[in-house]
Amino acid sequence: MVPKAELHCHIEGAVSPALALAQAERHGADLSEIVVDGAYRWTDFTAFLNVYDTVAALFRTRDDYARLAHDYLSSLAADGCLYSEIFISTDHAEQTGLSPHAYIDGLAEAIERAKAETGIEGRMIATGLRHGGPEAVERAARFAADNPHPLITGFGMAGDERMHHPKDFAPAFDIARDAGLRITVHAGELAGAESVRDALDHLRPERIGHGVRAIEDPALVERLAEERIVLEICPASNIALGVFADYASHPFNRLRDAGVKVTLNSDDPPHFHSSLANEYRIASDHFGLDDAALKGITRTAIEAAFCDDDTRTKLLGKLGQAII
Ligand SMILES: Nc1ncnc2[nH]cnc12
Ligand SMILES: [Zn+2]
Repeated sequence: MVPKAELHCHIEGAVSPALALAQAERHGADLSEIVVDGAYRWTDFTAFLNVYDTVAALFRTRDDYARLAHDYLSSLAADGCLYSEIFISTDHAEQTGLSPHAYIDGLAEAIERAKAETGIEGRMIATGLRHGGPEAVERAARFAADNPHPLITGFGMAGDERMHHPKDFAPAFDIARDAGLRITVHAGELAGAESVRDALDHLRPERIGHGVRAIEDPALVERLAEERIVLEICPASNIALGVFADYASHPFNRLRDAGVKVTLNSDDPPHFHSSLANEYRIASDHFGLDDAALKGITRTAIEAAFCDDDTRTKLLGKLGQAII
């Protein structure tokens, strides 16, 4: 089994339809419009975000999140994943009345328990929601800055990229960066190359969530390679959300061949009928990567991980020892 690593999965997006239904039953909620024949149903990105928020609203306690994250990390470890970063959203916790401290505590307990049981290392990336606007993202950044946690090592922004301009969020990212958090931001998914360029100029990330539409501008692709920006690519998500029509037109190989650092990630796996193992399979079946190349993708992810250098050295050692 090729060892794997993941830098981009939203914990609220990792809820399986079966778990969503179980939570709905506990809380007397009706999901018949959004879970159909055991699968999530949505039509476009806006509808996807609505389903995502509806499901997140069913997670209301520290233990709900501890169970969710433990299940997710255990399943990753069973698929040969050595390292996982999960995007977390204190906004989603607070919308259900859960204190952000209890939310983080539950997630941290899950990360520690999964590590003790399987060896998988986990970290959290505090995330603001772009469609919530600059003030909400700044609040999320300030919370992360004022409440340092050893397992929260990064700050990022997800949500609807078609709203607001990256420069509106520069103060939030400055707060996070000044607090020592490492920076990633979603860009180049729902919007094109200009959105990636503006995110680089105004938010100064080390990594970009998706970034795939950078392919629309060859000069930008060159810049990504030169500046060694790492792309958190989520192939199944991109196809499910219609960013590209099919894997044949997905730019994974064009970006990689241009020298851009690329990684493989599942984003919101059950929404896209995927998993990290499935993303590696897609890279093998559709992008032609052999096991050595897939191992190289894992190495890129570990090198770009928002973890301390001792952990990185340990992970690279494990990767190096793996026989594939
Ligand atoms: N693919 C995605 N793009 C932007 N925000 C998200 N939040 C969860 N999944 C997302
Ligand atoms: Zn994402």
